[in-house]
Amino acid sequence: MEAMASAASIPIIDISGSGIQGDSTRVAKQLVDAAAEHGFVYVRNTGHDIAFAQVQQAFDISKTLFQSPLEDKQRCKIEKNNQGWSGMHTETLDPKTQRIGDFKEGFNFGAFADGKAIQPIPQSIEPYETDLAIFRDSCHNLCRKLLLLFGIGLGVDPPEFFTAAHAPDEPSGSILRFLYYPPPSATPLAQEADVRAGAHSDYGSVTLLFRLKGQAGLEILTRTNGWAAVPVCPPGTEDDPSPPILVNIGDLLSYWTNGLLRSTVHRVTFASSETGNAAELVDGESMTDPRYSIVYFCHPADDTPLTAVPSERVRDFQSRLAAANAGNPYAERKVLTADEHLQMRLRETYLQMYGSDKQGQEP
Ligand SMILES: O=C(O)CCC(=O)C(=O)O
Ligand SMILES: [Fe+2]
Repeated sequence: MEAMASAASIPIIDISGSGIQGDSTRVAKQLVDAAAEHGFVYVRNTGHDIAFAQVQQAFDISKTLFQSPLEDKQRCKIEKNNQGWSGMHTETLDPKTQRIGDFKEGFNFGAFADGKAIQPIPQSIEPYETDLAIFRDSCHNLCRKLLLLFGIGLGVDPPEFFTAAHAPDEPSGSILRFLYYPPPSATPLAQEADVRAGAHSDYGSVTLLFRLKGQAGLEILTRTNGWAAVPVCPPGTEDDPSPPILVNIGDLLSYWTNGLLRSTVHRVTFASSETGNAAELVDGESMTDPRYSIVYFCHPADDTPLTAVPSERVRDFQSRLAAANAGNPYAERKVLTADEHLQMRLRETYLQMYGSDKQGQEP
C-alpha cells in the first residue's frame, strides 16, 4: 500500500465535437478506455452541453436551499422514494466502517413535470423550479450522450442500447442532488477517522459531478488500495471558464459490462491525515471552507433488466470479471431490475429510515 498517494491521474476528454462522425469513434474509445482503467473521467466543460451560467445558477440555488430555515427543510424530509432533504448524519455511505453518518446535508430532486417539482421543495427555491427542471434535463441529456459514446466505444449492437434504456420520460431512479458539507470549524465533534461522505460506489449507471474551484475533499480508491485526491481543476484546465465535469461509472454500467467499466469506490474527507492513508491535499485547494457539490445520478428506467450487453468486447472480458471487481461486491451481485438494485442500496445507507423494517431484527 502507498503511504501518501498523489493526485489521481484521471484522463481529460473533450466531447464537444463528438457529434461529427469519425470524431465520435475516437472520443468514444478514449471514454471507454478511461472508464475501464479508472472508472472516472473528466469531461471538459466547454459550455456546449451545459452552459456555464446554468452550473453557476445551480450552485446559487443550492446555497439558498441549504440556508433555508430548518423547518422549511424538515418539511421536505427524504422519503423512501429517495427524494427530499437529508440532514447531517442521515446518510451513512459506508456503514461497515463509519461510527457516525456522513457530515453533510443533501437535497434530492426526482423528476419534474412541466417544469414543476412533484415533491415538496423549500419555499426559498420555488422561484427557480423551472431552472432546476431545465438543469436536470441538461444533465440527463449529457448522460445520454455519454451512454451513446459508451455504446459506440464498446461496439454494442445496436450502439443505442444504453441510451434506449434511459428514455427521459420513463419512471427511473435518476436524481439531481445538491450537497452541502459544513466547514470543519462547524463540526468540532468530528474525529480524525470521520468522513464527510463514506467510501462507496455509485448506484446508478453514470454520475456527473460538479464542484467549485478550491474546494478539496474527493478521493478515489486506486487499484493499489490507496486513496488519491481528485483535483477540481486538473493540470491543463486551470484556465477553463468552468472546471471540468467529473464523470464516473456507477454499479449498473459495471453490471452491464461484466465489470469491464469500473464502478470505482470514492469518498469525501475532511483533512489529509498524517497517520492514515489519506490523499495529499492538491495545490490551491482547501478543506477549511464549507463545500458544495452537485451530483446527477443517471439511472435507467425502473423495469430495465440488468443483463450483459450485446458486445463482443464485453463477452471477451467476462472471464476477467472477478479480478477487475475485487473489493466491490455490488459490482458482482446480479439483481433483476434497475429498481431492485436501487432499493437494496438505499436500504443500506439510510439506516434510520429503514431501520424499523429490517425483518426479524431490532432497530
Ligand atoms: O461531493 C462529492 O464530491 C461526491 C459526492 C458523492 O460521491 C455522492 O454523493 O455519491
Ligand atoms: Fe458518489
